[in-house]
Amino acid sequence: MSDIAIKVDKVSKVYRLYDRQRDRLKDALNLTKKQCYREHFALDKLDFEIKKGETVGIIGTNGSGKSTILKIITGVLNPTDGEVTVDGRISALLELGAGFNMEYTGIENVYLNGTMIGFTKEEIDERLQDILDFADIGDFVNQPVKTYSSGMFVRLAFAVAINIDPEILIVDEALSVGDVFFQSKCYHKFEEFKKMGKTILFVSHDLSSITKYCDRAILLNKGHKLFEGTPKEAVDMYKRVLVNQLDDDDEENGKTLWEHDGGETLWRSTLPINPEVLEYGSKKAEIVDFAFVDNTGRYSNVIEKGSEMTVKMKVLFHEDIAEPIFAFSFKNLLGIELCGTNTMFEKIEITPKKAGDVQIISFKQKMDLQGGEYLLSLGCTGYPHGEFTVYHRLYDVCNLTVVSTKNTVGYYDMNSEITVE
Ligand SMILES: Nc1ncnc2c1ncn2[C@@H]1O[C@H](COP(=O)(O)OP(=O)(O)OP(=O)(O)O)[C@@H](O)[C@H]1O
Repeated sequence: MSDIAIKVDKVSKVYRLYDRQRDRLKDALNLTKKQCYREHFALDKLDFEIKKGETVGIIGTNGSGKSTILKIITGVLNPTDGEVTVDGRISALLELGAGFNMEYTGIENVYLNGTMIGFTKEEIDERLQDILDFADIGDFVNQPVKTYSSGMFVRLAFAVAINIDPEILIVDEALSVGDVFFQSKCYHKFEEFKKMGKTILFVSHDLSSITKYCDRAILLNKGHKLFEGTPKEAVDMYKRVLVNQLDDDDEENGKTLWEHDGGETLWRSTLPINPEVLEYGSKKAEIVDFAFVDNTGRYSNVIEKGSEMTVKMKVLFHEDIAEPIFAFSFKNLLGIELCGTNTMFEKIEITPKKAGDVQIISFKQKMDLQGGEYLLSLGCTGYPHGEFTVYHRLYDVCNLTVVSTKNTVGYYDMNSEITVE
């Protein structure tokens, strides 16, 4: 028996894109000899192999083809070209709702899913308690699943997927819907699975989980495999893809927020700008540019935990300001302000500014926040005539991803030195 669980051999998936609905109809009915569509390669001659017992992550930007390849592997979609060979019983957690009947109760859906995979009623009976215990959604199991919240849904779907003895587990992003406790329970299950020598293939935008749980990672970009190797290298490469992509998309990406682009390449073009940024202040001084710089000097909003990083901002003064204060802070996604500082707290002397001056401020520090997503806020303020004044503030202007390969408790890592005597 071979040691390959999944073999993807030159797989392409081509969609036909029609400008007009009637072209689609004509094409479907074979009424036209002219090509009335454009071909869109969701996947283009994709090749990879997953060995039995490996945990492999697939990463890539939106639309890079991650879901498409998982659907082809699980048989939900057919490839246009190429071949997929699977050796082992697959259990898949794809889009929420796939494989569930909304009118059935939770328990009925457990039986529906189990039989679809080939289990007898008795075999499902044996596993039912484990499934219900893992899902832990109480009496809701007797309600139709259409009444479930997305969190409950993913609990039940995951409980079914892992308790039916799969040899290969395929998970597409679904876990991000569950609460953190359930996520951690699922990741524990992943570890158990790994120990049992089962194969796991999962797609996630959570780069920390990829580095923590995967033996290998595959980076997709526009339907191609851009990289395959250690998770750390793949995440590193992904950071570069994000930067380049955002350069391409710059026109749509935030340029309209400020007027002072001046035709030069902006640092912030390396960042995904929050379209709902809260911006206010008199703008007598204006934050015209900003970025994160990682420990290699690269502009990136993906930073490794424990590494040195810099928050950099450029301020243009429209009026004379005697004592400006520059500030930054990070919030978590719940809106809790976690840390930050300003040039006044740090007792940094700033010389008086004249209209037309430009000041660049860099805050350099070690990134010890836990792995996860954070939001950056920036500010330029002051106390002219003793009164607190906001010149320019940008709240939650962009996100920062902290990638971590080590778990600790809470918001940040104290980097405890441990002695055992
Ligand atoms: N039914 C469809 N018709 C036309 N194009 C499609 C269809 N389904 C997917 N695509 C295209 O195929 C490409 C790959 O899509 P896919 O959903 O696999 O990306 P993804 O990497 O999973 O993205 P995301 O991270 O947003 O889920 C995209 O360009 C998408 O627009």
